[in-house]
Amino acid sequence: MSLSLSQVSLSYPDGDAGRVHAVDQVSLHVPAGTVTALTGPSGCGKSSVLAVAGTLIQPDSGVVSIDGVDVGELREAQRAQVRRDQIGFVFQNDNLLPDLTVIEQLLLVAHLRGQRPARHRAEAHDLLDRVGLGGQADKLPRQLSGGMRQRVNIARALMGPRSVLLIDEPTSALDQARGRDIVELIVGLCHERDLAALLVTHDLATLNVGGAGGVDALVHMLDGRLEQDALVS
Ligand SMILES: Nc1ncnc2c1ncn2[C@@H]1O[C@H](COP(=O)(O)OP(=O)(O)OP(=O)(O)O)[C@@H](O)[C@H]1O
Repeated sequence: MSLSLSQVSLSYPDGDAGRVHAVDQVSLHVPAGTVTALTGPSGCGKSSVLAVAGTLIQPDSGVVSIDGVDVGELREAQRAQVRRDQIGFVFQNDNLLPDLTVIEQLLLVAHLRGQRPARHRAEAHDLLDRVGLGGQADKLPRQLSGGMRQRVNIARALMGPRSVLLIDEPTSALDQARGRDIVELIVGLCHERDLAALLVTHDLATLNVGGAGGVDALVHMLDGRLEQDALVS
């Protein structure tokens, strides 16, 4: 259970004839049960790496492997299944549905997978307990603070068996103490559940690299390239 990118490149059309090379020969290995943080200046390609790792965009070249499977070799329907069943996404904005309660936000994931939500109620409650929202299951998003909404977002991303977690700027709307708590929560969950996680952030102060509750590895990106290949042992 791991996430690997090998020599991945991605460009976008740019004007009449040009292309912008957003990701340039990036190789990155994130073993199960570890969190790698990816940082770098705005526009260096971090979100593009996440989009490729999440099979949302096909790279121009290179290989993306999830649990050892080269997802570029799969048909689109199979890739959609990998996205739905194996990858959890946490974005900067929580994207919670305003009229659903906290528990319903989580159960919706089971429903979208064609499963019976009632069967997943215990799992959803366990996850809410784990993210510190045990008493909030029947609240609506507008009744929660920003930090609590981000915790719902994280719990929702972990519904069902997951092997990869992709996280984009999870702390940008939070103060530093709450941001650190959120990173510590993500790291704890990934260690416990053997998830391979890639976390994009500008917020170095929240990462506590290699420390207790901190991320396991940190890689820096500049102009589409990693400053060194991120191979975490
Ligand atoms: N859909 C797109 N079409 C054209 N160019 C794009 C597209 N998405 C991103 N880019 C360009 O690709 C490069 C990398 O963008 P990307 O969003 O991946 O960087 P980033 O490091 O995540 O930036 P930020 O921290 O501001 O979110 C930038 O030059 C950006 O303008």
